[in-house]
Amino acid sequence: GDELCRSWGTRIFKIIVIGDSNVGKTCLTFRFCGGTFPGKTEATIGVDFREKTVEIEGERIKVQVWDTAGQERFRKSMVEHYYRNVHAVVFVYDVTKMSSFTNLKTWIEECNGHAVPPLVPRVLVGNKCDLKDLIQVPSSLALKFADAHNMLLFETSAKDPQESQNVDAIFMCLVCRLKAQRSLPCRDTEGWPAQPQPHSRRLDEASGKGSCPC
Ligand SMILES: Nc1nc2c(ncn2[C@@H]2O[C@H](COP(=O)(O)OP(=O)(O)OP(=O)(O)O)[C@@H](O)[C@H]2O)c(=O)[nH]1
Ligand SMILES: [Mg+2]
Repeated sequence: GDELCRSWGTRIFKIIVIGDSNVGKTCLTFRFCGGTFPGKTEATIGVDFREKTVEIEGERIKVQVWDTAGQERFRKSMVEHYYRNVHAVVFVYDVTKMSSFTNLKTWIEECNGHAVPPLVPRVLVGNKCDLKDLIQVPSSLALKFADAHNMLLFETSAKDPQESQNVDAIFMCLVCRLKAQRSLPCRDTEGWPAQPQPHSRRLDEASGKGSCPC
């Protein structure tokens, strides 16, 4: 809350995870925040919050991950909350399901419809790469789409433990970009001035890929 924010000065980055139902959003956020693959998941209703505190260049940052519902009936009352004050957006599709890839267009439209500022970074994630024999979405197609929408592409698996570093990289890449991009004030502290950030870089430097370790 507000008090903790002030006393620790920990910045909070709000990252939302968006995409069709069943693509693995809950599993990916579990993998990043808890380090494991959940044995069993239910369809997400509304939103589940997970968080992880990371340290980058000596600064502690709280990454607040919003695991959203893919099913329309479980998300409609929540959509406004998803996009409010969002710092970064992760779009997920399932590499074994072409419709989850073609539907990305709709998810991007929804995001654009909520006036998410252009400076808010977006990444594309193809999940379930462990199911090698079932792949329907070729990397070349996904890459083309990502390029056209100015997003980085990650192809990974929430299930395969050997891919866990790649899952971490999705979020860490965003955190690095956000950290470099601007001095974000505490999300829920209105009027609290941004603290001077000794490591923060200028905007023009941050926009280059060079500021991102991945
Ligand atoms: N093989 C494989 N299965 C996965 C992977 N990630 C998720 N799954 C499975 O896919 C199913 C759906 O995963 P969820 O994470 O619940 O999907 P979701 O996107 O959160 O779905 P909604 O909450 O309905 O929007 C579950 O049966 C998972 O076990 C993966 O990387 N590989
Ligand atoms: Mg879910």
